[in-house]
Amino acid sequence: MEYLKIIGNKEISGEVEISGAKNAALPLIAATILAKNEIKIGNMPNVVDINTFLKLIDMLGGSFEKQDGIVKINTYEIDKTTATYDIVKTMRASILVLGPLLARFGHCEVSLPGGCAIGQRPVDLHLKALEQMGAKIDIKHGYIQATAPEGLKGSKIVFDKVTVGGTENILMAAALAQGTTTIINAAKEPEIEQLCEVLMNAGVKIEGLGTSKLTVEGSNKELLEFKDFDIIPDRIEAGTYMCAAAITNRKLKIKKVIPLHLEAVISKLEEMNFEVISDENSVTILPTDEIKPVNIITSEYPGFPTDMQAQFMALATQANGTSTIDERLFENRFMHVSELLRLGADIHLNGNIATINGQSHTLNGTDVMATDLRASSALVLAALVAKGETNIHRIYHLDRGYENLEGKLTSIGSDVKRFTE
Ligand SMILES: CC(=O)N[C@H]1[C@@H](OP(=O)(O)OP(=O)(O)OC[C@H]2O[C@@H](n3ccc(=O)[nH]c3=O)[C@H](O)[C@@H]2O)O[C@H](CO)[C@@H](O)[C@@H]1O
Ligand SMILES: C=C(OP(=O)(O)O)C(=O)O
Repeated sequence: MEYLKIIGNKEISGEVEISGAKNAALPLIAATILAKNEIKIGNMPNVVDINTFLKLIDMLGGSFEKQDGIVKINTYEIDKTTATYDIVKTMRASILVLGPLLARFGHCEVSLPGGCAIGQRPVDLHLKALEQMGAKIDIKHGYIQATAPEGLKGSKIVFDKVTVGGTENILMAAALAQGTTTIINAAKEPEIEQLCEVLMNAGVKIEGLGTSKLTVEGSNKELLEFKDFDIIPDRIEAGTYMCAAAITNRKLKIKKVIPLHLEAVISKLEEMNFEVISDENSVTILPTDEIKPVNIITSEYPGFPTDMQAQFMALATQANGTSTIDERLFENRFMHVSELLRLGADIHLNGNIATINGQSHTLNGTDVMATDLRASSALVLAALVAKGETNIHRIYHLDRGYENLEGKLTSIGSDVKRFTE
């Protein structure tokens, strides 16, 4: 297994370029199942989750070619409708094939994703909405068996909770359904907006872009003619590099971003006394004479993203005072706390609220274990300011979502190397 060795306290500076967003790319690859033509997608991040999703497309009978951030996908030949356990267990986002496969073929079988390190993560809202659209769903032998022999019918879906994946699945299903689907309490993440835009460019009529009420006119099973497109920048990768600058208290320019997507993160950095300068497609974070503590509550977009919570916890260890982080989306997204404690942080957990005492707590390098994707990046950030050497094990979590992390960090002056144990 591979691990990262980081020597802390190096002075980082310069510029770093952000890759395409994993969480935008995954549903967009799933959406290609609705296409009748080959689609060229640019700015595709080179991360393990994307390769896994492409493998799933291949297993279903589709094909793809990948070169230098450009992926050409052809799903016209898909002749299988089962997403098997061995692939779904490595990547929960595989559930995103459920809506498009069912809409196109009238049946499919997708392994239940099960829980994961950050929480239980049920898919009940996806299933209930598809049932409302006329699907019959059975759970047998750990698989969701969905059928819609008469095709999916447009319907009014009111999500009990805001769900990103649920909204994406229903948007894709609705695009090929018969009639109009209205999604109330839809997620508003930029990734949803890009999925809507790509579907609209393929001729699907969608109203309510960027709002919590989306109305979709279905094509009644007619496959769509997609246009080529580029994946939007990864706002979570960008936020992570902003935290790298903040935790080391150095100036860093983060390029190829959409600053509007980073507003909640920028606002919290400003509360922590950092100056952030935004222009059209970059943000620059400047050092401060005092890192102030912060109070964070995670929420749906445009609120503060749960996917940035762990990174801000690492940053809060360097603040001059006590910060709090209230995790409202996932019941178990604090696995990084015990590893940050091993580095010398002073953090107390009470239910879903973490209290982080910053100030006098110098972190000291040691061996730590990554437990999930963003927990891993929190450990990387902490290691950048820890005294001495930190070895981060189980970095396969990190590789799911960060393209060339050690290359990018090294290019701005960090000492980060990958080894095999
Ligand atoms: C690939 C991808 O884009 N992943 C993101 C997506 O995950 P994902 O789409 O899985 O997250 P959801 O928005 O669906 O989950 C939000 C909350 O709703 C709950 N829920 C969800 C569906 C359901 O059927 N029933 C239910 O109870 C979840 O357990 C969670 O507590 O949004 C999350 C919340 O911003 C991010 O942390 C993930 O990085
Ligand atoms: C939790 C994440 O991803 P996933 O939903 O694929 O597990 C993430 O990107 O932080």
